[in-house]
Amino acid sequence: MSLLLPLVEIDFGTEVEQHRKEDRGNGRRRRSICGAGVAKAKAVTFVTGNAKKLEEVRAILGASVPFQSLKLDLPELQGEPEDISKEKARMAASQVNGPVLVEDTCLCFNALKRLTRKWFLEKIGHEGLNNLLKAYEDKSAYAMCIFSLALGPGEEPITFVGKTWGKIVPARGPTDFGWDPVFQPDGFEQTYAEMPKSVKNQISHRGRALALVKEHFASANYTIHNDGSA
Ligand SMILES: O=P(O)(O)OP(=O)(O)OP(=O)(O)OC[C@H]1O[C@@H](n2cnc3c(O)ncnc32)[C@H](O)[C@@H]1O
Ligand SMILES: [Mg+2]
Repeated sequence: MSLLLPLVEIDFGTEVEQHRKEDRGNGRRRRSICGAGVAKAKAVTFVTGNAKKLEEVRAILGASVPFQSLKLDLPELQGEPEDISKEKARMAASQVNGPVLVEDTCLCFNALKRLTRKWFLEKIGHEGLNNLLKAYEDKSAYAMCIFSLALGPGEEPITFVGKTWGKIVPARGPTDFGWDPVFQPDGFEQTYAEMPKSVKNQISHRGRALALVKEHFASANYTIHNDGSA
C-alpha cells in the first residue's frame, strides 16, 4: 500500500538527487525518510511509452517535481479523455505498485464536434487530418493534455487538464512528434513543429497541464512511502 503524507518528500535516483540539490539552492527544504517500518520509498514514476512526451515533461518540470520515468506501453483505451487518463493511471499504479503520473493527449476538431483524433494520425497522416476538415470552413481545434496522478494502487487519480487553442494547417516543420506539424496555436505564425521547443513548452497543452501539476506538488509537499504490501 502507498501512503502520501504532507510536509516531506522522498526521492531516489541520480537524476532526482540532482533535482533535490537544485531545490535546496532555491531555499526550499525537503527531508528524506527511509528507515524502520518503511520497506521502500519511491519518487513519483512518470509512465509513458512516448519518448517525445518524456523529453517535454523533463524540460517543463525541471527540478520542480522530482520524478523517475518508466517506459510502459499501456493499452490504448477509447472513451472520454479524462476517463482514459484516469484509467491509465490506475493501470500504471498497479503495475508500478507506487505513485504514478501519466498523461493522455488528444487533438480535438471543433467542426467535428470535438471528436478526438486518437487513431486518425496513424491511419491517415497529416494530409488526411487536413482532408477531414475540407468540407468545413472552421479549421479551429484544440490540443488537450490530461495528466493523472495516482498516489498508489487503488487510489482515485487526480487530474490536471491543459488546453491550447489553434487551427489545423497543411503540415509545416519537422515530423518527429505526432501532429505538431499541422497544429498552429492561436497568436503564432508557426506550427508547434516549427517553433523552438522552449516556446512550445511555454504555451502548449502539456505545459499548461504541468503548471497545475507543479502547483499541486508545491502546495501538497508530499512524502511518498511504499511499503510494497499492495
Ligand atoms: O504511452 P503514452 O503516454 O500513452 O504515449 P502515446 O504515444 O500512446 O500518447 P497518447 O496515447 O497520449 O497520444 C496519442 C498520440 O498523440 C500524439 N501526441 C501526443 N502529444 C503530442 C504533442 O504534444 N504533439 C503532437 N502529437 C502529440 C502522438 O502521436 C501520440 O502517439
Ligand atoms: Mg497512449
